[in-house]
Amino acid sequence: MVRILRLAEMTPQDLSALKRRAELNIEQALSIAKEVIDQIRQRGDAALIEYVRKFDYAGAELENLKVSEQEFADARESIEPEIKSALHQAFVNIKEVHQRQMPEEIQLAEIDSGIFAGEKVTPIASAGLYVPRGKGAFPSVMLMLTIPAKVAGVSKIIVCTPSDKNGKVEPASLVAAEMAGVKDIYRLGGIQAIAAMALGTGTVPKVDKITGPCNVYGSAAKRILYGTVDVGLPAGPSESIILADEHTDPQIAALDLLVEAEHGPESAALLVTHDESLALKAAKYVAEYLTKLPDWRREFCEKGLSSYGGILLTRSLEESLDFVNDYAPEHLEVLVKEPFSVLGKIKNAGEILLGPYTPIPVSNYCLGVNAILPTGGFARSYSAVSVFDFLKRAGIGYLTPEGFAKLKHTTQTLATYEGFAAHAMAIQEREGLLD
Ligand SMILES: NC(=O)c1ccc[n+]([C@@H]2O[C@H](COP(=O)([O-])OP(=O)(O)OC[C@H]3O[C@@H](n4cnc5c(N)ncnc54)[C@H](O)[C@@H]3O)[C@@H](O)[C@H]2O)c1
Ligand SMILES: N[C@H](CO)Cc1c[nH]c[nH+]1
Ligand SMILES: [Zn+2]
Repeated sequence: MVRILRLAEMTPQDLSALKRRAELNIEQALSIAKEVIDQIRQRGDAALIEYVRKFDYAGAELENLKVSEQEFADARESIEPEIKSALHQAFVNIKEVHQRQMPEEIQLAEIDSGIFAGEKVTPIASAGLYVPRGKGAFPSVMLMLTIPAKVAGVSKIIVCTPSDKNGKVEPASLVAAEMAGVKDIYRLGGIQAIAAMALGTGTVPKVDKITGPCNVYGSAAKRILYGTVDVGLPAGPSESIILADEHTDPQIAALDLLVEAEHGPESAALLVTHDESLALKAAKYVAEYLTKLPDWRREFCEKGLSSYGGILLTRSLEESLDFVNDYAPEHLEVLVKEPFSVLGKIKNAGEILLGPYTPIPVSNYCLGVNAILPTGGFARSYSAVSVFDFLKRAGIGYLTPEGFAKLKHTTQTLATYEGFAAHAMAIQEREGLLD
């Protein structure tokens, strides 16, 4: 039976454990990550291949870390047409959404006569994308990362994704990468993948930015390498809140609670409602639906729901909304009667899916919005992966003689006040030079 937690009766310690989820339990992974990163930093490829053999594929060789043209061809051959067309529909929607995100390359406005200010948007030169593969295949993640990077115009895009124990890279992920126009794929996973892309080795190029979801090992590596390279948003174990009221169908609430719970034992999936009758009915259906899952997925759900998730009973919709904003879930599904009426009150969530026809799996795959989202409470300040992850903005300015005349006194005054004599002099002396 899925646990039902009453918010009003929880101790501050229980509440804080619930909000912490699994993301912060990375002490042991941090010490492994430190060793692997140090070794790859010192010995490059020689250490890299040792760790690939140790953690992923015993037969790995440096020469075949990069996926070959033949493997792409084999993947194309082996994938069922139905999978290809599903990937294609997802590709089209995701591309459409991300193309609409693209800002103008140059925005320059005359904010006062003779004073032009704005910004210039430029893609980053290189990006290293991480597509996980431990507890599932993730061609959808391949699309969610490669498409925004491509649309943004990144010229050097590489992908790391772990192989299986026989060295095989997941074929649908290769087809997805090819669809997006990305061919530089390395069969590398976990810490060693993140370290290789951050530091560069003879075989794997160093990139300007790494992004992509991963388990606790990859997350530990990113934490250590923060400062060496831009490691993107914190995207760890999947998590969700299903927000429900007395009008929600308990079967739909139960089904959707299990969606993100099945990702792994660290996943945090919560059904938050103020309606006790709904909570009890949903709990009954959760037990029923759990029996329909394969054993390993059921075990993930049971573990996560009893440690990081479950059903949370509040005293009102307002209290539920306060909890949602405090928790800042990765995925939020709003199943209350009037979902648009609460939209304005939701401040912190990686994505907000409205109504019973917009379940999380559709957005995970093909709605078009990006499903790579901040976890661990970071939806408070981070956003979903988008083209903006791969773009940077430089301020641009231009002054006419009139504009300069308007600003010179203010500039000199502030420069003098701050004690920057050269700053003030560059303005003062310029006057005689510019006629
Ligand atoms: N936030 C998001 O947007 C989002 C999206 C998709 C998936 N996810 C999450 O990403 C995670 C993916 O994790 P995963 O495990 O499926 O794939 P993964 O690719 O992150 O992990 C596999 C790698 O872990 C490493 N590893 C495993 N055991 C190890 C050990 N004992 N020591 C050192 N390294 C070890 C291996 O090198 C392997 O390559 C899941 O938690 C999932 O919920 C998040
Ligand atoms: N729920 C994941 C993001 O947390 C995305 C995904 C891909 N496939 C299945 N789910
Ligand atoms: Zn999912």
